Amino acid sequence: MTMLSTDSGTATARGLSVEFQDIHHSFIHGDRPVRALENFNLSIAPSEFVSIVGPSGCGKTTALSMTGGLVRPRTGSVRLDGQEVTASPEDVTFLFARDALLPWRTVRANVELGLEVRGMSRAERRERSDEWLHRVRLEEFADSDITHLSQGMRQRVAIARTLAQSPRVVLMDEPFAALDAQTRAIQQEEFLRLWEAERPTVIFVTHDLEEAILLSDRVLLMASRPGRVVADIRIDLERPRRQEMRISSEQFHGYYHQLADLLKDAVQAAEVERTK
Ligand SMILES: Nc1ncnc2c1ncn2[C@@H]1O[C@H](COP(=O)(O)OP(=O)(O)OP(=O)(O)O)[C@@H](O)[C@H]1O
Repeated sequence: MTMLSTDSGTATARGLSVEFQDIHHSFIHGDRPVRALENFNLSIAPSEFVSIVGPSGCGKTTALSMTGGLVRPRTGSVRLDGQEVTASPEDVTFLFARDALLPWRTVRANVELGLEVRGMSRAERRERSDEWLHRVRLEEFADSDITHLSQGMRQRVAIARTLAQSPRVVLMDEPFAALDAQTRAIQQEEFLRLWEAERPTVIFVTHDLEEAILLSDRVLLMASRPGRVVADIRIDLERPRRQEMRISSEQFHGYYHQLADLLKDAVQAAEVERTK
């Protein structure tokens, strides 16, 4: 496939476009259907960083899982660069809150896992893992046991494992939720720096509005039952983004208040719906 150039022209952007078209999806819960997504339409441009926020149960993870081919929509389609997703696409990787590292493997062997699954040669794997361990500042720990690392270091291993596969779409489900506030802030900035170097398309699910604003080009707000997009807000803060923007940027505060009001409405509506 052709490589795409970035807006800034500073890096090779490798992201694919993601298109959700007329998706309706329900799960059977007990003996009745739960409408997880209804009339769900969304276009994400190549190399865009898009966050999805919304009340619990509104369908964020379902949308993410469909992009990774883990859930097949009952009607409608998800397309990556125009190609319908029917199985787990090679170009797509996941990153979750729980890092899902294998405790019996060393740090390096965890970073190489996805490359091994793809059949990359030992020498190439080694080269790639050296590079990524360096990029996440863990080269000294290459031969360490996973169990000896802090939670923040473990998540850096997971990030290296994810990005070492040169994904063109990265699907992230609350990836920093298990970290303490300080480590989380550091990792947000570090992840942005790594993302800016290669610019895969990112779909990022979070409950944290500030995190969504700080990282994203767009923040989508979903409402529940049925799960649908109710707001799509473009975040025009300059890049590179810095943590100080949370405090110093009036524009940041504006986005925050706008989204917080909308989210409050969506959460209240979800609660009313749940008590029906
Ligand atoms: N495998 C499943 N079987 C039955 N119902 C499911 C299944 N997966 C999701 N659901 C239901 O579909 C709806 C959407 O779930 P989903 O996990 O996508 O929401 P979410 O927005 O990611 O929630 P949270 O923020 O709590 O993680 C919820 O009502 C959930 O209970």
